[in-house]
Amino acid sequence: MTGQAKPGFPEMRAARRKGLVLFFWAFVFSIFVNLLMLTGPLYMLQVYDRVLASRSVETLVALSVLVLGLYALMAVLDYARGRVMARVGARFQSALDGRLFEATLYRSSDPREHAASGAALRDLDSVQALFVSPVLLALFDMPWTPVFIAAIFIFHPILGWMAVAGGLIIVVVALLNQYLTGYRVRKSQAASQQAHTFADHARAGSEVVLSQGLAGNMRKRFMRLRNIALDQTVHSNDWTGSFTAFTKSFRLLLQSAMLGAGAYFVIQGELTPGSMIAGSILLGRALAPVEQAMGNWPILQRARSGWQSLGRYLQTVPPRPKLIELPKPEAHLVAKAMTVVPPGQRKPTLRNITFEIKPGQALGVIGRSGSGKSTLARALAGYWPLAAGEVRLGGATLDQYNPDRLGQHIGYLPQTVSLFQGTVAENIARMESDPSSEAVVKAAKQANAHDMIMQLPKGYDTFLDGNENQLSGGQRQRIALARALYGDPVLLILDEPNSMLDAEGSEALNRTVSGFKRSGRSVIVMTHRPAAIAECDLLMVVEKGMATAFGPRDEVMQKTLKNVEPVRTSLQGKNKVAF
Ligand SMILES: Nc1ncnc2c1ncn2[C@@H]1O[C@H](COP(=O)(O)OP(=O)(O)OP(=O)(O)O)[C@@H](O)[C@H]1O
Repeated sequence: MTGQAKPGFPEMRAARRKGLVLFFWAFVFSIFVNLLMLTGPLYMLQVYDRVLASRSVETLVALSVLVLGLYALMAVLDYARGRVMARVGARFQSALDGRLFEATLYRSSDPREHAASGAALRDLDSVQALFVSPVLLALFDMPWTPVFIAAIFIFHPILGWMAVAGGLIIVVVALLNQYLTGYRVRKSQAASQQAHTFADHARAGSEVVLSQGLAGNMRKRFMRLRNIALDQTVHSNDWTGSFTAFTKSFRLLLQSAMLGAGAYFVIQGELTPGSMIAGSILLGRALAPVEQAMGNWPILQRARSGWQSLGRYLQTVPPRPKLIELPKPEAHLVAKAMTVVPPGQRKPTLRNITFEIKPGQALGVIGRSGSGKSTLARALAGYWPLAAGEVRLGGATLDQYNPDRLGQHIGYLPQTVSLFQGTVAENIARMESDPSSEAVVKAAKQANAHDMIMQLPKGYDTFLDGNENQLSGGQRQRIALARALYGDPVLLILDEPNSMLDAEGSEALNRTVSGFKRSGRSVIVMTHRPAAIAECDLLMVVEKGMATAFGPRDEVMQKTLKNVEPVRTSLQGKNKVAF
């Protein structure tokens, strides 16, 4: 985590500071690498002006051995600074990885945010990629460009001015490149992001895509998005490629021009041959970082736009504050004037709901499709925030609990079950990596899932690969129920818990609910099926997001149901009628 830094850019800067010491060393190594760059020109100078003049083989050998050593040292330092920068990048990324993952999780409660979350993870990668790319090292080398040019001035002012003019032309070309390609890179990124999201959705819905003949149309739509991205990438690469080719040839031309001009000054007696060659090499060294930075410009652009959007993204999801650990609460739930607006929406889908459940009680919530039952379940489980009102469990409001701890106190079985990559045991144990076998089996037995799990190829150690078709709907629902029961929660929220269960599973569920009540804990069941409320003492009827009745189950049924008699008989477990 990134300490106390404010969300967004400050915490990203704090993450960057984690690599500051390493950054410093990379800078120091760069100073020596650049000083050692002078080895070549100085060698030339000595060979041409001293060795050739004196015809001394000993001097040549001594100089050559020295140069060999200096080049070896330069190679080691250059390698070292590359390694150091890779670690700067790794520190930056690992400082933000966990925080960003958590932020994407919190934002994913609004389905429209899925694409933004995927993009944020890629943005972090693109910033990290900058650290390992040669661009930053080239930027470290750039301050030496004027030093090398100054050295050329010492040889001859006209050669110096030639270098300055050449350098300026290369810089102007680099800026032009940035101006012409920046917009295309951004457009290509946005289109490729859209294509990724589209492909994710298509894969998730592959059952429908493949069985209902959508594949061809989906493919066309995907290709359209990809082609926009490709088009922009090809265009920006064309621009960058042409600028890179121009810069490279221009630099070679400039070096030859320097040599030509140098030869002229040698003839005029204003320059030694050694200085002529050394000047040309120095020019190459001076302009190499500019050329390298330009060749890798798209990396810098992606990192820059990644940094901006990542900062804005993190700003919207501040890190969760550290909260005092509250003790395990009593199973006493009080909801006062609860109003819930789904994330990303404006209109409440649940309004002014007030009720109370005491330890040992079970509440059934019934209502038509779309009346707000699942909304109530999500808000009570702490997944969707309240827009108004409050919910207290054991005297404390839900947001006073640390979210992970609250999850341990509340067992929640959502209507749509999600299981994750891991073993059945890990899934039941809420993805703990070394769960207690005893607790896992206990939860599975309570959920009437134990025997079913023993039938799986490797029992509790069967690996679920995230493929929804690996288990049947009923098997998934039972494993998810075991997960809800894991760790002895005090409150159980079950949204349509027997929608996939057979009669036997449904009866077992009622036994679980009754055992829960006996141990002084409470249960809330959202359902369409009378069998699911057989153990409920209280009943709430929800219509268009409002509670139209609440009280003892039989009283409420008597008052509100038209088909009260058939419902009463189906309470015994036969799913004959719906409410
Ligand atoms: N993620 C969401 N974003 C926006 N609106 C939503 C979202 N989920 C549900 N709604 C809306 O909230 C209202 C209540 O939906 P909810 O799922 O709570 O009903 P329900 O009673 O559980 O229905 P069902 O019995 O069909 O499961 C509906 O009008 C629905 O369109």
